[in-house]
Amino acid sequence: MVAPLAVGGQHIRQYHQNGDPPRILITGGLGQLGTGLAHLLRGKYGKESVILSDIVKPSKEIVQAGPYVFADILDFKCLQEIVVTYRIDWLVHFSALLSAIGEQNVPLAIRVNIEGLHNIMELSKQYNLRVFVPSTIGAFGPTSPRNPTPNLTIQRPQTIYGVSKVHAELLGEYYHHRFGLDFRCLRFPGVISSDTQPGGGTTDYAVQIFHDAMAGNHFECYLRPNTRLPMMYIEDCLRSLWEMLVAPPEKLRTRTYNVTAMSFTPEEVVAEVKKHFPELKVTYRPDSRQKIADTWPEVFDDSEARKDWGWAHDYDLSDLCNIMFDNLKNQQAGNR
Ligand SMILES: NC(=O)C1=CN([C@@H]2O[C@H](COP(=O)(O)OP(=O)(O)OC[C@H]3O[C@@H](n4cnc5c(N)ncnc54)[C@H](O)[C@@H]3O)[C@@H](O)[C@H]2O)C=CC1
Ligand SMILES: CC(=O)[C@H](N)C(=O)O
Repeated sequence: MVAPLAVGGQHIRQYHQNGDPPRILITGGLGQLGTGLAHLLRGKYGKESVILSDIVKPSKEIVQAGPYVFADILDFKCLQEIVVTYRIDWLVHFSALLSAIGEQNVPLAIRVNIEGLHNIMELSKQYNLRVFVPSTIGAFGPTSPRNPTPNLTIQRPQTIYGVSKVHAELLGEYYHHRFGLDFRCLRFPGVISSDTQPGGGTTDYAVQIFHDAMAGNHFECYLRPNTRLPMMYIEDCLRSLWEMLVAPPEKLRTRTYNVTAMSFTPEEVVAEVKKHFPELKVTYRPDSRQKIADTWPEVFDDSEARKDWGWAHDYDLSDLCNIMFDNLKNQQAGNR
C-alpha cells in the first residue's frame, strides 16, 4: 500500500507505509519525454526505483543512469514479467505514435496507441497500479471550441492519434469508475526540449527552429506564420506530470486535465528567436501538418488544473527562448 506523506507542506511525495519509495515503470521511455521524467523521478525516489523501458537499443549513458529493460507494449506477458520482477507500483505509459507519424501508418498507430493501451489498462487493473497516460491538445478537433478550449467540451479529433487519445481518456476514466483503477491523465500541448528530439508530431517545428538558429541554418516552417498552438517547456511538462501523479485523490475532481504554459504562432516565436539570432532566415512551406494544426486548440484553458491541484507554469515564450539557447550553447561547448 502506497500512502500519502506530506513533504514541504504543499507537495506530497508518497511512499509505502514501510517507508520504501514507489517503484515506477515508464513505457516508451526513450522518446522525447521519457529520459527527462526518469531523471526527475530518480532524483525524488532513487535510481533503482525507476525502470525505463522501450523497444529501442539504449545508449551507454541510458544504461548507466539506471535500470533499463526491453518492453514491447504489445506483449502482455513481457509487461507482466516486468511488473512482477520489479514489483512495480506506478506506471507511466508514454509509448505512442504521434500525430504526424500516426497518419503515415494508421494500422501501426492503431496497434500501438489502442491495442497497447488495452494491455496497459488490464495490467494496471490486475496489479493494482497507479497509471498515468498522457493525452494531448490533439484529442480535440474542428468542432471543439478552439480559443479557449475548456477541460470538458466536444472532442471529435480527425487524426488517428487524437482518436486513440480520446479512447485512452475514456477507457481510463471508465476503469476508474468501474474498477477503482487509479488512472491519471494530463492533456499536454506541444512540448519543447533541447536534449531530446520530438518523435513526429505537428508541433515539432517549435523545437527545430532553435536547432536551426543555433546551427546558422535556414529555418523552413511547415506551418503558416499565423498558426497558433499551445506549447510548454519540458521542465514545466514533467513537473505537471509529477504533481498530477502525487496529487491527493480528493483534489482530483476529474481524472483528465488540460495543462499548458503559453500559446504562440510561428511568426511570434521567430520574432523572439531573432532577438538572439537576428540573421535567422525563415521561409514558410505548409504541408500536411497544417491541416492537423488547423483543427487543434489555439489557446488551452487549464484553469481546472490550476484550481484543483495548484498547477502553475514557470516558462513563458521569452523564458523558453532564453533557456533553450542556454542549453544548446552548453551542449555545444560540451561537445567541443
Ligand atoms: N512530445 C509532445 O509534444 C507530447 C507528447 N504527448 C504524449 O506523451 C507521450 C510521450 O511522448 P514523446 O516522448 O514525445 O513520444 P516519442 O514519439 O518521442 O516516443 C514514443 C516512444 O514510444 C516507443 N514505442 C513505439 N512503439 C512501441 C512499442 N510497441 N512498445 C513500446 N514502446 C514503443 C518509441 O520507441 C518511442 O521511444 C506520448 O504518449 C505522447 O502522445 C502528449 C502531448 C504532447
Ligand atoms: C501535441 C502533441 O501531442 C504532439 N507534439 C504532436 O504534435 O503530435
